[in-house]
Amino acid sequence: MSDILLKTDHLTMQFGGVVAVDDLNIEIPTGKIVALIGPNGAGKTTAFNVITGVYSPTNGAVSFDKRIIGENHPRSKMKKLYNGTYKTFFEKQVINTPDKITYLGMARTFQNIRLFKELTVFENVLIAKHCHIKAGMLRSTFKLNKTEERTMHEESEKLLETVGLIEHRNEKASSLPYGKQRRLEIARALATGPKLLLLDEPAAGMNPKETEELALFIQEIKQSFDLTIFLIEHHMNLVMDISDKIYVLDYGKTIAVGNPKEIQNDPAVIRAYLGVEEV
Ligand SMILES: Nc1ncnc2c1ncn2[C@@H]1O[C@H](COP(=O)(O)OP(=O)(O)OP(=O)(O)O)[C@@H](O)[C@H]1O
Repeated sequence: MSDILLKTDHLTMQFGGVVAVDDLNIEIPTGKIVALIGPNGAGKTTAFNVITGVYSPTNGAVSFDKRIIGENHPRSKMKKLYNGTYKTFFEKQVINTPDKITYLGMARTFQNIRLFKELTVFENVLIAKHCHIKAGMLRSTFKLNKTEERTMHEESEKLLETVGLIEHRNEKASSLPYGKQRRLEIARALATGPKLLLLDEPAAGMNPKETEELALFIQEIKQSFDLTIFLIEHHMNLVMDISDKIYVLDYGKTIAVGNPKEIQNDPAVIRAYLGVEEV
């Protein structure tokens, strides 16, 4: 059996009266592609935001690569009163920032493309690499020497070659066709050297041909970069084609877990997610 790279335990995120993510328990095995699907407002992006440290959970924990990267438990409020055997457990509360989590090996893309549109394709990747290295230097003012700069340039070129964008190296990011801008965004995430790549609606706004190319691309980078992939997506063909495992959310709750075939035939999914009789 594969190792579990990412795990959430009773993960909950509440905004006032809205429980956006309600007791989420997921396990993402190393080397697999796992999808998170559900209707609009089901809590998918909020789940990504809690996992990547944008929000601290209202309750529950996130473990990545066998360490807890985010944890909160209402019981921790009792720690001053609690003097029993498991005192340390009640004192445990871990909060990590998104840049620290990226440094640990988790990178993500966003629903809306976030590129430096006026900079070139190459500069976009180089900056992602720089930010990543700086985050590891813990606020140091240390500057890179010439050899390190050169290595970083070479690695950025190689990355652009691998993702098929090298011929656009010197073009402005904004001049790329939409599908390639998405690809560049993924390349920026890859520049941080992740083990786990989270993709938030990577096919949003793509036509069927671009979506098909994206499906191949995701499988290719998974192999080339030895990745585990966790993605949110509304394009069902893409999800069913490439996922090993699928979680389905509705109103924050997990209503189904399984492989594509199981999910397509799950009555709760058909009812809640699609609202029709067949997928
Ligand atoms: N920062 C916030 N403050 C208050 N409510 C929020 C916040 N972020 C999300 N929500 C609410 O949480 C619920 C889940 O939203 P979320 O964006 O996670 O859903 P989603 O499944 O990603 O939807 P979509 O598929 O439309 O992107 C919604 O009711 C949303 O209005």
